[in-house]
Amino acid sequence: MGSVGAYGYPAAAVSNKYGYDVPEGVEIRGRFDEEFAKILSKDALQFVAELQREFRDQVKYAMECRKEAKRRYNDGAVPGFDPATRFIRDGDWVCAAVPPAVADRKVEITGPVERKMIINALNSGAKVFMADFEDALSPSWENLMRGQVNLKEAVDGTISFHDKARNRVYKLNDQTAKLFVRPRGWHLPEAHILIDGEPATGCFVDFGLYFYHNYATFRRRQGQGFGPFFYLPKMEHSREAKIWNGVFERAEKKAGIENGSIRATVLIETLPAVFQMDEILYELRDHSVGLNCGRWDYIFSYVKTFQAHSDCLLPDRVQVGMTQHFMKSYSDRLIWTCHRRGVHAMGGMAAQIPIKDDKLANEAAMELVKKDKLREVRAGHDGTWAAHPGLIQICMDVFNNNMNMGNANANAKAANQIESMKREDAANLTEEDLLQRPRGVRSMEGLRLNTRVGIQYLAAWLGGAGSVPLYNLMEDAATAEISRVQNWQWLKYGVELDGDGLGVRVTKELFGRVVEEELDRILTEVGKRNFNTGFYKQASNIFTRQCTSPTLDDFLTLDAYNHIVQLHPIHNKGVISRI
Ligand SMILES: CC(=O)SCCNC(=O)CCNC(=O)[C@H](O)C(C)(C)COP(=O)(O)OP(=O)(O)OC[C@H]1O[C@@H](n2cnc3c(N)ncnc32)[C@H](O)[C@@H]1OP(=O)(O)O
Ligand SMILES: O=CC(=O)O
Ligand SMILES: [Mg+2]
Repeated sequence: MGSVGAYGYPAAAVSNKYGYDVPEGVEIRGRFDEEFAKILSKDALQFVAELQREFRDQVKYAMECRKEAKRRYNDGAVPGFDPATRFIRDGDWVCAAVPPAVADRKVEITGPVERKMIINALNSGAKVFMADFEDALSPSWENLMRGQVNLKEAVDGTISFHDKARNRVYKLNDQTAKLFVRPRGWHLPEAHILIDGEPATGCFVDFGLYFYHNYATFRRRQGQGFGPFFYLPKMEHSREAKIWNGVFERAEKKAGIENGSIRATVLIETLPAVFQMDEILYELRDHSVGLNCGRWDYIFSYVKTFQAHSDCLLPDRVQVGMTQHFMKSYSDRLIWTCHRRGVHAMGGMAAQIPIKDDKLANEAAMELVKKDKLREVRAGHDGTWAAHPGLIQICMDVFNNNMNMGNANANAKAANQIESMKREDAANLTEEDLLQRPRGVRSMEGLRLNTRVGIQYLAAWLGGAGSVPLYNLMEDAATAEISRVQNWQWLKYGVELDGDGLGVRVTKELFGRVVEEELDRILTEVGKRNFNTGFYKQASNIFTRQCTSPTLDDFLTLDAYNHIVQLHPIHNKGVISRI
């Protein structure tokens, strides 16, 4: 990472040669690049600054409310339905009609905003591509800005990539997936852009720059008059959805396009949010295209929410699947809620990816994907996520062949199941159903796998890769969070590893040994050269500190972000450096 300057620390002694042309009150502290400067135009930055100024107090308040809720949960409270918003849950309202361009979302591919992957994803045959600034992206200045450049070319239809080593040129097909963009969550700052002396809110940068440069072309080329389309991550309460709704209205006004043009799918991926699904849709009712089961962050959030509840300890990560009662209840209630309100109920990500060098293992992995997707389509989901182009056809076949089956009145060729799979039975799911502790056992191998995966993921993230294949599974920020918080929880409560008959308790000493042994194993697996040039030691230090910390860090990536920030002296035109 060279001249890493931690966020808030003195900047590296490298200057921006030309400088960004910035509006009043905006400072850019990221490296200057002529391509980035086209994205960081004065007008686009002005728009981001307007969003920041108009909504920053609401964001700060929402983050304070998260802290307050955490205090209550840590004092023994549990999340539940809010009596004050019963009228919304009981009310007979629906969201705005689904835009025709995205009526059919049977399979959505996801991936970071990396050039080759964007082209591959758009060409993959999936109905939608969710381009990710979030779980799948390490939010370095380079990744974020290159991501914006890539997305602009993708929307313009001009994006290409030349793989010189393979002498292969990548271009877009005539028919491509519809683009959704997922900005970062509310909690992540953008340290390279200061607005009125404060780091910008990361998602205002992601949303603002993308919207500003692409809304007109997107609506013409992709959205059939609607759009752009977004995925919104990691919200905990409808007040956070209300802020997004305000942001969308502000953007529509600025662009002079009709209210309701922008559409977004909210990921229900925190435990508190499952009790707010109606309220979230209600706040976004003019801008909604549904909800999605963000299963991995949801599991992470279960541990985080119950961090002070010694009776809510998780079994091994591999045992917390969608058939656990609390996960099934969450997915069923999400389907009922979305279909009642006239929008898509999207499924989630199976973590399996194709296994290239082992036919039998690959077949077994693909069977697991099929089974997961079959469960989703039968439950009533309107579409699902795939992590890899090699999974699109498998998922598509399952959805095409099973959607609306067993419903004599439904059209088997329909684009979705919004009208045909109402799932009224899920209306009766209770708070107890949604909170029920997952069943299973804990094992030494579970502790080891968490550690091995957590360290390797973090090493990749520090090196710039936000999603990686590890042990034949897709790992990203959400799955790595589970490894981290599960280790933290087991250490805090000194749990007994009851799954392997050894009766060992998890202590700091045991964990210290496991870290050392797993680092040795990683060294053997990746080789000395990769180990020495990678960020494994740094990752191990961060991961170990977080797992053994007396209080649980809210996010793995908040601390780790300090290590990827690279500040440069400010040479913005018209702005005097304050560093
Ligand atoms: C919990 C959540 O939030 S889920 C959503 C966030 N997570 C993600 O989006 C993860 C998306 N998936 C990925 O990033 C990747 O599939 C990985 C990192 C897991 C594996 O990637 P690789 O190691 O490159 O896989 P592999 O070598 O099999 O790739 C084969 C080809 O498919 C492409 N590919 C793999 N995954 C994707 C993808 N998601 N989108 C587009 N192209 C992809 C590769 O670029 C490669 O292309 P090429 O043959 O033209 O060179
Ligand atoms: O973002 C998706 C998840 O599962 O987390
Ligand atoms: Mg997530």
